[in-house]
Amino acid sequence: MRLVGLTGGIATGKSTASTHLHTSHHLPIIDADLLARHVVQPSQPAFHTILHTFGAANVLDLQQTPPQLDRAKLAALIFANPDARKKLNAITHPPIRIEMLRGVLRAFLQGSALCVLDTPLLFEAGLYRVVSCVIVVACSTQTQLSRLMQRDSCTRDAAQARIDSQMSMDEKRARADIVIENEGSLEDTRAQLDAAVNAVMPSAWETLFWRVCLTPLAFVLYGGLTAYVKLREMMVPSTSVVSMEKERKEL
Ligand SMILES: CC(C)(COP(=O)(O)OP(=O)(O)OC[C@H]1O[C@@H](n2cnc3c(N)ncnc32)[C@H](O)[C@@H]1O)[C@@H](O)C(=O)NCCC(=O)NCCS
Ligand SMILES: Nc1ncnc2c1ncn2[C@@H]1O[C@H](COP(=O)(O)OP(=O)(O)OP(=O)(O)O)[C@@H](O)[C@H]1O
Repeated sequence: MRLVGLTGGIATGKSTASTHLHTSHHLPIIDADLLARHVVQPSQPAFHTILHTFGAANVLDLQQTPPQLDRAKLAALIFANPDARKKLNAITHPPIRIEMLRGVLRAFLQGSALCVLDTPLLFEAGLYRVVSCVIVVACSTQTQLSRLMQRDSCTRDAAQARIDSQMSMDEKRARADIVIENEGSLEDTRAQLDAAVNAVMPSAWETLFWRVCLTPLAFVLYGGLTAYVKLREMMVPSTSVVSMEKERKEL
């Protein structure tokens, strides 16, 4: 199986591209943004580390029972403050990587020839090293800014802060193996994606060779990682949720 990294800037069209790759080419997509949401659920260790690091009052949505992370509060905090962003990345990226690896192994064991790692921070987090090809979905800065403001109904300053927190599009373009220009119509973007899939799809022989060589190892690794994740979840003390509730009432 070949692992392809799909990246770009915020709101340049990664999800639009990965939806096409999934629906038209039936490729498994490992979506880092979705995994990032999963690892901060109250049942997960990272949730409690975030509360301890930033303070419950600064990051909780107190309207929900039990309280969940307030993503807007956390976003305001980390996109205005590089140190806070580094801290949040240090908490969330290790469990996200474990979930990504589990996803890749699952795709491999299911016999996929190509698996897509859809991740906005592929370069920033060093994940470009583990993929065999990097596809960058790009558009002009002006288009990126207006798509982001429109999609998230946010101000120009908030949108610009998110864009500035990432590697520049020029650098991402320069480091890409394939650039998808997502400036025009969706049909045009889809045609570029179809050509990219043709270019990176491995032969049936290559897929068979790696399946034969690596299936036992992949089984063991997948089982071990799954057991590790479940154990970590079991070690999240239930008292932690109770004390969070108490904290909520005191706030
Ligand atoms: C800060 C959070 C709570 C904001 O949540 P929100 O629902 O508003 O945004 P969402 O998660 O949908 O992300 C939207 C986009 O923001 C950008 N983004 C998110 N986190 C980061 C970050 N740490 N650094 C730079 N850009 C980021 C990405 O382009 C992403 O596609 C959330 O993004 C988060 O937990 N980020 C830390 C985990 C992370 O690095 N995620 C990125 C994928 S690995
Ligand atoms: N070719 C296009 N023409 C018009 N609108 C587009 C096009 N491509 C994407 N969009 C729109 O731009 C917005 C951002 O696209 P999308 O959500 O796919 O970006 P993203 O890179 O996945 O964003 P994020 O970094 O936040 O995950 C969406 O509202 C989407 O519908």
